[in-house]
Amino acid sequence: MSERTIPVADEPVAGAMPQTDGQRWLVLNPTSGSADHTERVRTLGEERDYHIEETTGPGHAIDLAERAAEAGVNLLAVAGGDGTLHEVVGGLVRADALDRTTVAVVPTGTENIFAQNVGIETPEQAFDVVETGARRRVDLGVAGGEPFTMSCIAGLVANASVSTSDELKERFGSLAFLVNGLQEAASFDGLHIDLTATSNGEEVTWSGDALCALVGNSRRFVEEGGQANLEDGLLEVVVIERMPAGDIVAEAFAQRVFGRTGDNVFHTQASQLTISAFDDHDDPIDFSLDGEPRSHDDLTIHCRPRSLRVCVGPEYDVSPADDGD
Ligand SMILES: Nc1ncnc2c1ncn2[C@@H]1O[C@H](COP(=O)(O)OP(=O)(O)OP(=O)(O)O)[C@@H](O)[C@H]1O
Repeated sequence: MSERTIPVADEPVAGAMPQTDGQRWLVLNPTSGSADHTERVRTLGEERDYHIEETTGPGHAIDLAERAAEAGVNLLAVAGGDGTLHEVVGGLVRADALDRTTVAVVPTGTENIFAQNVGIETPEQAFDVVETGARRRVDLGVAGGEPFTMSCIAGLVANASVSTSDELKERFGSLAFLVNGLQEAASFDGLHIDLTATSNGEEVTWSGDALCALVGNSRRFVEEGGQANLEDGLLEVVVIERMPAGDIVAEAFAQRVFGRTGDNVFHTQASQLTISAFDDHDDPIDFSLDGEPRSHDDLTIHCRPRSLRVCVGPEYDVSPADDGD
């Protein structure tokens, strides 16, 4: 395998780094998305001299990422969706190899939210960007010791699908998934939670009955939603108070039309937070970590600032919400 020094387009912007890749590995989930990408992605990898490992089942990408780290790999491509990326990052953390590994996200999943957030649209572009694109260090969330790239969600949407029809997204913006979950809301008992967050050095708290608590690393949930600032060391934290179904639509509509956070929506940015079940008799809280189900009584979540090295596409914008558009 050849040693290549990679041009870094945005040196010396904070977060970029020159690096020698050494051997490149590709972890490929053949079942992600519509599962018709394997040949195409294999060819892209083989043409560029990648060592290719296919996953054989859930959790396998964790082991493969650990093996890659043990083999001294500095450039690890991952073909799959957000779930496969989640596993690969977990493996790198387990191997204590985050600092010496750059991850190239090859979008072949259903939603590929993290890939979109770092400006990668297609598998071909993902491989091209490894050769010629920029590399950044972006924030990583950690929930109960487990890293996440995209989001950690408790409550209603942890049970319902986070994906939503285009029409609902068009009408209600980032709260569309709640409108989508209304049928479930009727039977949903609510989340009885205490949330304590450290925001700007101050402690802020929220206690009560919530529909959901949303913690985004790469995702925002209020106003137009979309991508969060991935290099500010902060997590987006939103709690949506339990409210009657009609009010959820009204709230979502207010956000869409007025671009504001309403009375039923708590929003802050935090470097760390704790979410606990209200009293000891409550059932554990169901969470969705990058789409993977987890259950915890208490969960401490923090941001590991700029600790994940990733190849980014030309459209990557550190903080699109601050651009004024
Ligand atoms: N060979 C395999 N067979 C079955 N499941 C697998 C295999 N390899 C990985 N998996 C599992 O597939 C799950 C889904 O993968 P992933 O999230 O990457 O794709 P997706 O759901 O299509 O995309 P997205 O999460 O972006 O919507 C992961 O939880 C992973 O554990």
